[in-house]
Amino acid sequence: MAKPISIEVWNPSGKYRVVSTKSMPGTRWIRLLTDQDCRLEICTEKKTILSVEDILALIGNRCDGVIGQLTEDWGEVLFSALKRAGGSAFSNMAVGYNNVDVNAANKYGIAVGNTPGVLTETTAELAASLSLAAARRIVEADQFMRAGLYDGWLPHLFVGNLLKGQTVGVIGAGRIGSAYARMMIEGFKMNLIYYDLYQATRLEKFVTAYGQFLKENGEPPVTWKRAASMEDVLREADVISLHPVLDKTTYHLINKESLAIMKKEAILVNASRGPVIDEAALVEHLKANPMFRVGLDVFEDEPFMKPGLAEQKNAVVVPHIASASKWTREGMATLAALNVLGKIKGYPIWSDPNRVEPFLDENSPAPAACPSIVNAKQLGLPSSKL
Ligand SMILES: NC(=O)c1ccc[n+]([C@@H]2O[C@H](COP(=O)([O-])OP(=O)(O)OC[C@H]3O[C@@H](n4cnc5c(N)ncnc54)[C@H](O)[C@@H]3O)[C@@H](O)[C@H]2O)c1
Ligand SMILES: O=C(O)[C@H](O)CO
Repeated sequence: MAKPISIEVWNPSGKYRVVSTKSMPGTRWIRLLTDQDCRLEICTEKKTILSVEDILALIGNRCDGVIGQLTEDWGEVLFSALKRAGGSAFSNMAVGYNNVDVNAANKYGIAVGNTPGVLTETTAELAASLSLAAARRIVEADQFMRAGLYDGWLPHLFVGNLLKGQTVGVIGAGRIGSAYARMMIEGFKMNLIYYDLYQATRLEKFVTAYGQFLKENGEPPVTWKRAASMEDVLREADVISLHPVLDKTTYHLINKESLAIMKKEAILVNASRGPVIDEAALVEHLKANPMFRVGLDVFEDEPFMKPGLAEQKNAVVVPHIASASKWTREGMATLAALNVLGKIKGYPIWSDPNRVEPFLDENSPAPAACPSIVNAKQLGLPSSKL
């Protein structure tokens, strides 16, 4: 028998039972569920990562839908249990859903939601912060200062890299990769080289127009190039930021061989998923190339770092906080709750998952639609006319 698990209950007499495996920021998501006849149970267990057994206990014998987290393993066991409990909806509170076996969800007719649109700029801003922190050695310099080692200005003290006029490389120029590219181009007048399976037409148009603007104002124009291969980006760029989805094609995309073709003084940033980089190979590369610097938000074996990484001064490391702005996290909670609620209520699927403002507007009721269901087509769910 599953062990008991601690929960907090909202609207105990609600008709639909919805479980959230974590407390989430804000209260609007709670109101949206309880106002629409949901009994909401929020797991209050102290441990950060819940096991499959913990979540089985939360699902219990009757459950209409679950809001879950990217740290959880949503596969055959959980989707079959949710189906047996009468459920039809699951939503990750995240845009990435590499922790979800969508085929298993399809098998049991469970809708899988995610939360694009609300975290694009926030995540890109953190990638830009890591780029700057690595380029200008902010963390090393901060530690030096706090250790009381500063005894006066010196010409060689913490010399780093100038970004202006250098080349920024983006691998995976989707929503976040494109937003990051724009920040680096507009903010620091960098040239762009990118690699993606698809053409980033809007990004290309933006760089062309901005380059034209600079030229008309007597400044050197910025330029863009779509690379034929990822290797071209690695060879040419001074700062490279990784923004692809994690799947079989991107696992260990950056490995010993690809690191070896990057410039010795390049900066590598990862705010996508840890396994996109072979982290053990990266540690060796950082040791051998002290001028090569990285900014990492994600790690191969989260919450752990590979041995040796923490000791490298040329690495800036933060704990998977790229989407952690108040507005974004509250928005993610709202979108995840509305995905589950919408499916339970039989609402259609919002036609453009990137147009999320109508769901986030506090002053008007949320549209009667599921904001983003990744397997809508496979389940034959209808599209909203709104
Ligand atoms: N660190 C964080 O907190 C955080 C926050 C948000 C998103 N993410 C991660 O970022 C990822 C990207 O999010 P997004 O909203 O920009 O998604 P997106 O789907 O808009 O963009 C992903 C891009 O990767 C490209 N791609 C896929 N396979 C590729 C390959 N083999 N080589 C090159 N490009 C490839 C796609 O064509 C697409 O353009 C998410 O899947 C998630 O894993 C992390
Ligand atoms: O995929 C995501 O959304 C992130 O990793 C958390 O914001």
